[in-house]
Amino acid sequence: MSRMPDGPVATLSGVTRTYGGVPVLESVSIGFEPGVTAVVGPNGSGKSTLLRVLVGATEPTAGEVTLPGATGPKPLGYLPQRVPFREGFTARETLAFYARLVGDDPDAALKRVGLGDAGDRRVEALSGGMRRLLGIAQSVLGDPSLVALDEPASGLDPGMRERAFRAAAERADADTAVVVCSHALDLVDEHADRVVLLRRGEIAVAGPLDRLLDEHGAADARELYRVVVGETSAPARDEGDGDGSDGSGSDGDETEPAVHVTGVSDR
Ligand SMILES: Nc1ncnc2c1ncn2[C@@H]1O[C@H](COP(=O)(O)OP(=O)(O)OP(=O)(O)O)[C@@H](O)[C@H]1O
Repeated sequence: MSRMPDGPVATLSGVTRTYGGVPVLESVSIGFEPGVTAVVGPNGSGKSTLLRVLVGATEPTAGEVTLPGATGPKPLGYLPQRVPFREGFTARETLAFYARLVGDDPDAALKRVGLGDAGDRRVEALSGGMRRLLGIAQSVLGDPSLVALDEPASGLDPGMRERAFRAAAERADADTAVVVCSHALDLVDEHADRVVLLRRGEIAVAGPLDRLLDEHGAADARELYRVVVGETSAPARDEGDGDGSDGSGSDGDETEPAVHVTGVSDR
């Protein structure tokens, strides 16, 4: 857990996103402060869309994204649900390409996520879990102020999922907001400072995890989810399809996000 923040690194103000006229996100206003924020909610509640809008990979239909606290040559880092690495290159070569753009060290980046010994392996020969870790390493190159990770622990074994989440959470400091969408509520308990719970494209509850647990008389994130979403069962421990793959759901729109800065928010 990181120390409490001074102000948001990024904000969404009245963000709506529709597909075919159907709102997937509706009037979402939220500030993402330094520390770890977990975005949770049922399948299809709009978590990935929120992250994509946040990093500029998807344009909002209405509303505004601002990055009042983003600084440096690479303000945003993003791990999409499916990481599109170019085949034929090793893990080190892959990271070196991106690291050179932002003056970072690929070997240090590999070590950060526990892939220090896998640098010479080709990306296509990595397991789904290792790919995901490599994706996390890539997303945090250049020390971005806002790191958005879409299900970093999806489909990973217990050791890997903990490592993936920890590698992500460790990036959070007084100036860095890490936003993680995840079904892994045990890891949310362990690593998140704040939680945003989405329900049908709207924020059902949001705030510091401890406060939300208190307010809803919940013992943990799982119970909070159950109370708020009203489902008889919260998501399983593992957040993915459990087949060791790096997830699915590509819509072919997962390129390097555009930075979309519109000024300092007053939120
Ligand atoms: N590119 C798109 N075109 C059309 N519909 C889309 C697109 N992207 C998302 N949607 C729809 O928006 C809704 C929310 O999707 P999103 O992926 O944001 O949800 P999610 O909460 O991340 O779900 P999950 O937990 O299953 O990953 C879904 O109904 C989805 O079908």
